[in-house]
Parts: sequence; C-alpha cells; structure tokens
Amino acid sequence: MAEQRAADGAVAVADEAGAAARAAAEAERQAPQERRPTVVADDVHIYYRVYGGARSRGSAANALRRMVTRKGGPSVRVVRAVKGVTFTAYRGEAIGLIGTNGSGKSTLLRAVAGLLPVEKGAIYTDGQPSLLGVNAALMNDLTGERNIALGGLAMGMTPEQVKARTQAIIDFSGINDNDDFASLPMRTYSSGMAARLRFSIAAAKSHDVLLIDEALATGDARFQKRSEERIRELRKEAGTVFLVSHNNKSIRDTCDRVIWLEQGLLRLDGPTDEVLKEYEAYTKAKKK
Ligand SMILES: Nc1ncnc2c1ncn2[C@@H]1O[C@H](COP(=O)(O)OP(=O)(O)OP(=O)(O)O)[C@@H](O)[C@H]1O
Repeated sequence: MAEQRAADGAVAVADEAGAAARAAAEAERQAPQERRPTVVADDVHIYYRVYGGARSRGSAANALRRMVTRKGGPSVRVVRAVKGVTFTAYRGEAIGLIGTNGSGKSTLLRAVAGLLPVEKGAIYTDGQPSLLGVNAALMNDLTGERNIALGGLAMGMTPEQVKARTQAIIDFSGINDNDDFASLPMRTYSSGMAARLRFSIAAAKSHDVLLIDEALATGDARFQKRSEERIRELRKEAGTVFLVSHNNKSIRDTCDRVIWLEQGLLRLDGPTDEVLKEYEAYTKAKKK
C-alpha cells in the first residue's frame, strides 16, 4: 500500500513536472515568437573613405609638390554616412527606412547585410540577411532563366527547388507578359523588367531578414501591388523585412514601423503613421 502511495506520489510529481515543462515550452514558443530580436544595431557608425578626395589637395600642382617634397601621403576624405544609430528589429516586423537623399538609408542596409564594415559599434543578426537592391548582381549576358537558376542557388535553394519554382518566379515577375523574355539575355530587358525579376527571385524564398532597397519603386502599379502582397506573406513566414523607399504610400501599405534617418542620425523610430506624419511635415517645410 505504502509502495502504491509512493508510486502514486511519484506519478503526481511527474505529472506536475510534465505540466510545468509543457507550460514553459508553450510560454517559450509564444513569447519569443512575439518579441524575438532579429537585428540589433548598437551605436553603429559607418564611414566611407574617399582616396584623393581631400579638399585643397586635389590639384596637379599639389600632387607634384608632394612628390618633390616627399611630404604627405595620398589624401583621404572621410564621409561619415551613419553616425551612432541604435535600434532592435523583431521577428515578424516590416520596418520602413526613410529619410531625404543621402541620409544613410542604403548604407545602413548594406551594413546590416554584412556588405559594409562598421567603424564603431556593432550589428548583430539572427539568421542570414539577404539584400535585395535594384543593383543586386545578376548577369546581363545570361538569360532570365539562367539568372533565376543562379540567384536561386546563391540563396541556398537546391537545383530541384530551383527547377520547381522557376515558372512561378517568371510568372510573378511578369517578364513574359508580352513575349518569351525569360529565354533572352537580361541586357534586352527594360530597367523595370530587370528590377522585377530581381525582386521575384529574392521573394521566391522566405528569408530570416529580407532587406529591400527601393525595389517597389521600379515596377508598374500592378507589380507593386503583387510585391506588397508578397512582402506581407514573407512577414507571416516569420522573417523581418526592411524596406528603403521614398514612396510613402508603399511604406504605409507595407510597414508597421518606420525608422527615419537624417544626415546619418536616427531622427525617429516608431509606428508608421506617427513617423510618416512628422517626416511629411519636415519635407514640406524643407520645400518652402
Ligand atoms: N561609395 C561611397 N563613397 C563615399 N561616400 C558615399 C558612398 N556611398 C554613399 N556615400 C555618402 O554617404 C552618405 C549616405 O549615402 P546613402 O546612399 O546611404 O544615402 P541614402 O539615404 O540611401 O540616399 P538616397 O535616398 O539618395 O538613395 C551620402 O552623403 C553619400 O554621399
């Protein structure tokens, strides 16, 4: 009997422990999904160094003087493109990056993608960020189909996955709407068609962190709508999307949070409507 009670007690304890473990697992499953950081930028500074660009040193006479006197090295001018930006991006967020020309948006995006080093501070990412810019490298002499294969493989798809998705990518891009352009070299595409193909290749895969630079601005209205829908889907697939754009409507339709950069500084970071309201007032005042 005593043994039976002990056994019952053990079962009860095991049940309790099991319930607690299940509750903890459930809490862990829910909580991190809601607020799991994917990109942390900690006081990020990014500088460009332009060689031969220093003021008052560029003339031929100055170069000759330096050669004769053997004084002074090659002149270097430092452009401080991003100056101490801090933010945390979470899983499931779509974040718009806005700011006037030269404010540092593309630079910050390239640094998040790991394509530019940071001078000071640090960027931490969970997962592999993929940058989709209008300049994303595809081969002009290869056909659209070959570029889809190359792009897909470069993003880590298997050859089978590439094969299975090629038609869907062509259809999404709309490059074959008027003729069979997929079998022609990319140099025969208009800039809008090429940008659409780049977007379609990148959007064919779900990304941990997808970085989009102005891609939506290049397509026509129908393609913009399709790509906005796809961005919403990518968000649901649990990634984080960053979108650099001068098109406030695209930002409004796609993003729930906006980071506003101005002259390399983070000016505002918050809900889309609030930040865009301030930004629109700022750009209006600047125009006057
Ligand atoms: N390769 C480079 N070498 C030197 N300076 C650069 C280089 N690329 C950008 N910059 C400078 O860095 C600053 C930020 O440029 P960036 O392209 O990040 O701005 P942006 O906000 O994306 O601008 P836009 O809206 O015009 O695309 C600018 O002052 C620009 O002149």
